[in-house]
Amino acid sequence: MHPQAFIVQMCSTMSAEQNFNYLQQQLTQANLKQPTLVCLPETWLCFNKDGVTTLEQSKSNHLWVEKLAQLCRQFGIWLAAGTIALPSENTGKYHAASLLFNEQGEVVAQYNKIHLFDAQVQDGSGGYRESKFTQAGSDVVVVDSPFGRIGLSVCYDVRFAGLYQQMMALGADIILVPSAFTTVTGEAHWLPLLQARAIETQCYVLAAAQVGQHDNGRATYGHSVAISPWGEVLVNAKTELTNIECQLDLSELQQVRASLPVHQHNRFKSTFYE
Ligand SMILES: O=C(O)CNC(=O)[C@H](CS)NC(=O)CCC(=O)C(=O)O
Repeated sequence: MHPQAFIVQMCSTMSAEQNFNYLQQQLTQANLKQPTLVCLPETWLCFNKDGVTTLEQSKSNHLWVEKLAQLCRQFGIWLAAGTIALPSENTGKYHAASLLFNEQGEVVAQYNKIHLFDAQVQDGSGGYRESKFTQAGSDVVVVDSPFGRIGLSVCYDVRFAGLYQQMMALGADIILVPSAFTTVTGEAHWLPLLQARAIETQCYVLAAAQVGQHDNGRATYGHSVAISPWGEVLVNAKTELTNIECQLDLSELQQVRASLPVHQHNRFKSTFYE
């Protein structure tokens, strides 16, 4: 048995309690085998209307982090907890923080979303200005796990190939892209971007997404996917409120890399190390 990924597609509400309970329910029903890497979407814990509320909540979200640690121990899972708002030191803002927990409930990595979505998308939203309350992260984060080496990213990051080239240079095997994509940009760009990242880096790409009409007034694209290092969409949750699973086979990764050695052929590689 290969290790597996369990990707939870969610339609998060403005209630953290409700969203946490939903997650707990999904894990209880799933009867997961070990080792499993559970992946959650961006803003899964609380999908608010305004940044002021999120900023206020960020001050006490460490309490949810403790509850998540408990879940990891209870179910024996690794958990890539999408994003949670956590305080940013001395900036008056919060980080869109992506935490990775091991099965002991220890936080083994924190990645803070680097690229912020300040964009005028014609989706009736009136536009997005994520940087108003979110402090951009600055560090690329890659961490070892029983599943392979995991590179962390979030949503809008997927448009910036340079980030993934850095992960590749740092030896990533699995790339995570928890998201809350808009429906308009999702239809046009979501799958091609994710597939391109998988093909270029020859990594598994696991993207847990928000889906549907949310009580904060937003609509999101869904289509959580697992993509192979060959770029094949292995499983796609489309617009269902459902979970998807896939096996993570590192020998597949080696085979793709041996047959098409772009890692060795990359003449820009040194740029990313220096
Ligand atoms: O603000 C929140 O509460 C949660 N965060 C999000 O929904 C973020 C920032 S607004 N969404 C994206 O990055 C969408 C990117 C996207 O759709 C694209 O790149 O096309």
